[in-house]
Amino acid sequence: MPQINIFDTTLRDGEQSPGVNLNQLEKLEIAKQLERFGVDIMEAGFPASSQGDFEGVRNIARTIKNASVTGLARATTSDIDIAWDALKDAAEPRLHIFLATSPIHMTYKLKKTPEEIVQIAVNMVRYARDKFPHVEWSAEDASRSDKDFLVKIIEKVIDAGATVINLPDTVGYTTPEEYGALFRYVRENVRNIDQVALSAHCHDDLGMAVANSIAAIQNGATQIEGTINGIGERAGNASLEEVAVALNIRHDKYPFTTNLVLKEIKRTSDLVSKLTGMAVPANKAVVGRNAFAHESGIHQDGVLKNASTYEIITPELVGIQSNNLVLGKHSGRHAFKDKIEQLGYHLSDEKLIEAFKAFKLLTDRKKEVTDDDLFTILTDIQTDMTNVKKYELIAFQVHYGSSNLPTATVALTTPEGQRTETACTGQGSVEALYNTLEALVEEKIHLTDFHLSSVGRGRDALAQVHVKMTVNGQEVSGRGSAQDVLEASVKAFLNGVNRVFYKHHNVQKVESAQL
Ligand SMILES: CC(=O)SCCNC(=O)CCNC(=O)[C@H](O)C(C)(C)COP(=O)(O)OP(=O)(O)OC[C@H]1O[C@@H](n2cnc3c(N)ncnc32)[C@H](O)[C@@H]1OP(=O)(O)O
Ligand SMILES: CC(C)C(=O)C(=O)O
Ligand SMILES: [Mg+2]
Repeated sequence: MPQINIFDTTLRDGEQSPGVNLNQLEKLEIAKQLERFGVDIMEAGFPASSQGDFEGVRNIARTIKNASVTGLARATTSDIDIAWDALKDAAEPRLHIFLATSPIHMTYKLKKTPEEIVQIAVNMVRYARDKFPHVEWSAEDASRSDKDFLVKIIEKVIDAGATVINLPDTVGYTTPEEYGALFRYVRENVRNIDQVALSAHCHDDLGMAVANSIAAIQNGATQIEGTINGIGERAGNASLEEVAVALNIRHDKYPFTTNLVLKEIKRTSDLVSKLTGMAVPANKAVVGRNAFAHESGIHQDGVLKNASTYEIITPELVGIQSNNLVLGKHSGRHAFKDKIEQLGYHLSDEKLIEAFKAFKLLTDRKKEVTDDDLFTILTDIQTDMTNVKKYELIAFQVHYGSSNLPTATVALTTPEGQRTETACTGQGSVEALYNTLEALVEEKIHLTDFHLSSVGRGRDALAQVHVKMTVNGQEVSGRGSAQDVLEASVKAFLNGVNRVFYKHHNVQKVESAQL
């Protein structure tokens, strides 16, 4: 069966989702999980767009060995040079250059004639091929471009050395029939198309990103681009887990394989959701909480008699275990280490001790510790901003009663190591806490979003809080989990504030390394 290459852009297009702001530790955790998931190529960022993106891409390029790592660049020599600096240490460095080809984009955004666009594309691909063994060229807004212009520019770009041609539906405008026809047209009319991989990149503005990706595969695409949970610019990108499972379940209609390890889907989806703060809707295909739940009597009756009556995908296929009860109060270090390795985590000795302590604390407070709980503890520890001077919580207390004004007292250590404490009131417990925290930290904070969810089910489930805020004018997100809702709220607030110190710490590290 022909193989489809999977190009994941969760860390680039996915990170373009409004409000998503991953730090380097979080990007690296996602990259390692994408490697376990088996993606062929991962787009780690847009190195020229910021120092943080540059660092993130470089870290990932130096760490990931079993996937090709790529970064995005505009069609300029400076973007390409910066991308090369970030990617040159990768096991298989790859560049992704984009340049728009639609009349709308060429005229209004780029202010260039079609002839100038051809010349720039050719020159930049040639320039990039002097450095990179693999260069993907994307005709941005291909689905609204003139087909014959596309044929002309693609032929020249391939002659200039492009190894992959991508035809994005940048604004999610196309339909499966149209997009399929575009791929067929390019396959049939571009003289040298067989020398390159042909890629599809779909957005979900009209809810057709996955259907369009499949139509592209049926008409000659050999690579699909998308993101985990379908996150991305505006309505998002094609959801890779949906494409992968559709190909698997309907292999009768779509006889194609991928290198994806389907049982890593749930874990990858959970990680991306937790670290980005973008909750997966309960009814989302493949990974939503209700995707395998059977509610109505007739369905339940059918499933009990034979699961295939109403279940076309098994939970096990995508890595959802029906009984994920794990270790308990009396489990020891060896069993714990064994379990977390099964979950795919490889912790340093120091982090292992920290994780074991957190696990033991949890077993004192929670009857049953599940894989979901362990995943939460381990992800928090792996992405903890250690070695950075930051605010640390010493203790807090909240007085709440339905007829009293809620009051919170908080004690913190400042980044300079001083103890500070105060008390404030608010309309509710969380507001009282956040007013107190705002009074304690020197930074100017403006909270813009607060989201509370539970990890798994049950009255003793862990609480998870995601916040969005500006800290001295910089937009950041924060997250915290704990068994108590208020503790998780405090952790999320401090996690958001401390991101600014983490960013500053990394910029200083880069500057001193460059001296
Ligand atoms: C479809 C996509 O997803 S494209 C990727 C989108 N991702 C991003 O934009 C990442 C975040 N972006 C950024 O941080 C910033 O926009 C930067 C750092 C990349 C550029 O910032 P600035 O230099 O301030 O430029 P700004 O964003 O205002 O404008 C973009 C410029 O790039 C030009 N440009 C856009 N696409 C391309 C391209 N493919 N090749 C060359 N130039 C391009 C625009 O025409 C504009 O140029 P102009 O200033 O001559 O008019
Ligand atoms: C950079 C390109 C490939 C893109 O994201 C798009 O066109 O949607
Ligand atoms: Mg895109």
